[in-house]
Amino acid sequence: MRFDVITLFPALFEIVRDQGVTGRAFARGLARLHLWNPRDFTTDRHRTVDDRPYGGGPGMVMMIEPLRDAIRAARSSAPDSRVAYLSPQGRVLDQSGLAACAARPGWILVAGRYEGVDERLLELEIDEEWSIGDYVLSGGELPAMVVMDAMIRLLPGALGHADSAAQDSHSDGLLDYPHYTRPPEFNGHCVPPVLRSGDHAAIARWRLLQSLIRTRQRRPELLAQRGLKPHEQALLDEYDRAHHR
Ligand SMILES: CC(C)(C)c1cccc(C(=O)NCC2(NC(=O)c3cccc4nocc34)CCCCC2)c1
Repeated sequence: MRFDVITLFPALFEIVRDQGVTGRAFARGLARLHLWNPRDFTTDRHRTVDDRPYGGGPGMVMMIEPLRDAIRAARSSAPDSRVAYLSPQGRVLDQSGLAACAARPGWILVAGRYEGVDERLLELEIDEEWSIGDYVLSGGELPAMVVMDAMIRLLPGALGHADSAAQDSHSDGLLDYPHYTRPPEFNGHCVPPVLRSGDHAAIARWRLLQSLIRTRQRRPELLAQRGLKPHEQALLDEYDRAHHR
C-alpha cells in the first residue's frame, strides 16, 4: 500500500516510518510513504502557504495553489491513489470503515493546519473527507498517522505471528480482556488463578467472558452493533445467574 502525505510538517511522520509495526512494514516494502510539503510548491520569495481569511476572523487559511500543486505531484506519482482530506467535517472512521479503505492500492492524505484549507480546494481536488473523532486538534497530521497505523496493521503479513493473534482478538469487535504478567503478586493483588492453571480451554473461556462483560458494561453500543453468538450469550447467561443479575 502506498501513502502520499501532503503536510507542512513532514518530520512528524518519521515516527510511523521508522518505529514499530508500521516502521517494519515500510522497511519490508509492505507499504511506501512519500511526503509532499506544500511549501515546496510555492512560487513567491517568502514561500507563502497561508493567508488571511475573507470575511475576517482569527487565524489563517491554507491557500489553494501550493496544496493543489502538491496534490497534483502526488497524483502523478501515485495515479491509482484516492485523495482524502483529514477533517473534523469528515466521515468518522471506525475499524470497518478503515478496513474498506485498506482494500485500495494507495491513499493521498492531506493534513490541514491553521484554521483549515480554502473550501475550493476541497471542491476541486479532494475525493473523500475523513475524521478520526470529535476533538479539537492542531493539525491533520496525527489523524493521518492514526489512519496509516490502522490500515497498515490490516495488510497481510504486516503483523508477526504474536501480533496477528492479538489482532484477531482486537478485531472481533469486543473490548480487550484484562492482561497480566509478572510478578504473580503485587501489593497483595494476585493474578487470577485460572491464568496460571495451564488449562487453555478454561483460560480462553475466562478471557472471552471478561471481554463480553467489559463490552456490555463500558460500550453496550459496540455489543449491540456486533451481536452475540449463541455460545457467547450462554457464557453471559451463566455468569449472570451465578451473580444474581
Ligand atoms: C470535531 C470538533 C471538535 C467539533 C471540531 C470542530 C471544528 C474544528 C475542529 C478542529 O479540530 N479544527 C482544527 C483542525 N482539526 C482537524 O484536522 C481534526 C480534528 C478532529 C478530528 C480529525 N480527523 O482528521 C482531522 C481532524 C486542525 C487544523 C486545521 C483545521 C482542522 C474540531
